[in-house]
Amino acid sequence: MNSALNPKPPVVQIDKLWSVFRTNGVDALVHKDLDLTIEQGELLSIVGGSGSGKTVLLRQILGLETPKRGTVTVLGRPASELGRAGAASRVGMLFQHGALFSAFTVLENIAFPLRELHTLPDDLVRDAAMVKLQMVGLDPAHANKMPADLSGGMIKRVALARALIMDPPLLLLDEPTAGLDPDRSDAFCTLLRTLHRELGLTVVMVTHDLDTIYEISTRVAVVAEKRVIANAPPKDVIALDHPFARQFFLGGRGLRAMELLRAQPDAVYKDNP
Ligand SMILES: Nc1ncnc2c1ncn2[C@@H]1O[C@H](COP(=O)(O)OP(=O)(O)OP(=O)(O)O)[C@@H](O)[C@H]1O
Repeated sequence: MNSALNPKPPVVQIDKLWSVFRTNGVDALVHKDLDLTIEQGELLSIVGGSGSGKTVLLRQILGLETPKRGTVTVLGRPASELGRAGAASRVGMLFQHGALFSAFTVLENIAFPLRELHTLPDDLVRDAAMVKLQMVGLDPAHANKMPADLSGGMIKRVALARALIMDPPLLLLDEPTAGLDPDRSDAFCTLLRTLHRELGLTVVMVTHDLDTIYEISTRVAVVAEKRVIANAPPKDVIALDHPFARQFFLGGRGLRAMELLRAQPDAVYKDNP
């Protein structure tokens, strides 16, 4: 590739990926020849049916799974190298069931990845964690609370602050708004959109939440038939002639979400951009 013509290489480049799990001597093929390119600054939503391999795809990007075939390149290096110390400075991850450490305070939870590196004195680690606490919209008064004293929305925000503690350029989120009521879900989306814009982050999230998709995604990748069958702006993906896309985007829930979003002046999704 000519770097003079393309000064910003993709943040994630997946080529011909095969993901296979062997259970009781039987191989289950989850991805077959899956290609996906994620450019810098995108806010990409990954959608697909249950069991289609969305979480496995995030785990491949994180280097937590080993491709059977194909390559996964993240920030110019094989994803398998991310497992090494300092990975949190390259990719932040908010797991779907990523609980906080119940015996640690909010601030200790946020500081954990940085403290583990043993490279900074305690007071600097603490200051960095306080900055992130406020960055995710939480009052400093919450710093010494225990996770059991927090609401669901606050727990997500603390987990997000922990994922961002080392200023990674790439943030992965698995179902970030699952389990939140509509108001908290909206507030979390607004926060994500602000962080994406102000920190210049590349964000990749798995979600089933159509409001979130229309409100903040710059692109939507559809996983079906063991590969990415579309990777395009929301307005193009909803027109996809595929059974999953028709059911997901044009079913009752999908049409309601679209109507609501049409009424919002600052939504990313528009019929006529
Ligand atoms: N460690 C594993 N061992 C065996 N099979 C696995 C493993 N991890 C995932 N799978 C299988 O891979 C398939 C894809 O799983 P994945 O969790 O990525 O689906 P998903 O698209 O995220 O689904 P959902 O929307 O329901 O969360 C499933 O059939 C799952 O059972």
